[in-house]
Amino acid sequence: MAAAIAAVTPEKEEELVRVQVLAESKISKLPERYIQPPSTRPTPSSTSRSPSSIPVVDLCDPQSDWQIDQACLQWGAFRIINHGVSVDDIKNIALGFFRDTPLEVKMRYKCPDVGFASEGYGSLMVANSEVVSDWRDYFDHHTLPMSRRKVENWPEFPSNYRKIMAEYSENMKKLAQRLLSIISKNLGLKSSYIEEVIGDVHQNIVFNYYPPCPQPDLVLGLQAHSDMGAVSLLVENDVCGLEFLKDGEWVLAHPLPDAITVILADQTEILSNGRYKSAIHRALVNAKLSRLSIATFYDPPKSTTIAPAFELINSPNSHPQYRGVTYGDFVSNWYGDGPDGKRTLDALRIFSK
Ligand SMILES: O=C(O)CCC(=O)C(=O)O
Ligand SMILES: [Fe+2]
Repeated sequence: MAAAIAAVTPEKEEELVRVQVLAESKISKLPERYIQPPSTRPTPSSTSRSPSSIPVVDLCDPQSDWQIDQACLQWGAFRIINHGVSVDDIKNIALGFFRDTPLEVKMRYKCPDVGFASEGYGSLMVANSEVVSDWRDYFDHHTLPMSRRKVENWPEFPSNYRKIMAEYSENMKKLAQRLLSIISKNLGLKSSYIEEVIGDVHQNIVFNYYPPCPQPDLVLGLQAHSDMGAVSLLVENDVCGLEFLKDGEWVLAHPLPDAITVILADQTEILSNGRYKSAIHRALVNAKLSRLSIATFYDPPKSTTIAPAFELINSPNSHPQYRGVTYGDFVSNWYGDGPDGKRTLDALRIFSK
């Protein structure tokens, strides 16, 4: 590993460097490309806030559907407990990949530094040199539909890595569908509405690894964004870092062991005709501890067109608030210049006169 670190200094090769390698090289001053402008740096209030108020919903509670509606209205995000999915194995293989696997083995799974959402081990969310880089490495797995799944692109150690991924993919698909059915009903739609519109789900499972950073106040682990698809389900280790933008303020969501964070994404905002808003969130990093999160995205195929549900715009008082969009176009636009708030979604808004 040390040899790789020594080879990292020239400008061109720095493009390819993984953040973990930089962190382990014990640099005291960060390369310019990671430094956020003052307006987007972590704010002191966000790091000193007392325990989060992001709603926690117990899925065994008879009131849980109503609580989910309230959370979707007020936050666009919530945590669920008693969800029935075991998250220990997936956290272990994710940590094992970043922490215990030699760099040269990790680099066998390296994804291209250009293009977007390609499968494998990478660092850049947006391959646009104007966008400040995140202090994050990731491993993106293309898990569904089965036609996209190429298990040979996934690590083979430990020997049950691929089996754990496959089981987790199935469990998270079912959990997302259960939540989307509650969300559909809460919107006054038939319970299968969102699942049917999305169709053949494109599921990606991304391990996010945020190594310790010598100047955590200057960087973001993941820049502010809303997720693009229908819904995202997030699992974390016990290191703080996830923040949500609520009423103009960043609110830190303290990790809750075994809970899963549900984040409404942009296509649900469009389908709901803006009744529910996708949640803007970001990740902070830590001076001493590594943070891990595992994001499971429930997205439509690129060819699917998403528009406000007809039932929600079919009355004299309810006009469509968004133009319809082909998901593939939405994704290309999003990756072009980076998230920049909700730039891509905002471009679809219809302003009534
Ligand atoms: O690491 C986190 O807490 C956030 C991850 C996230 O937002 C994402 O992967 O889209
Ligand atoms: Fe996200």
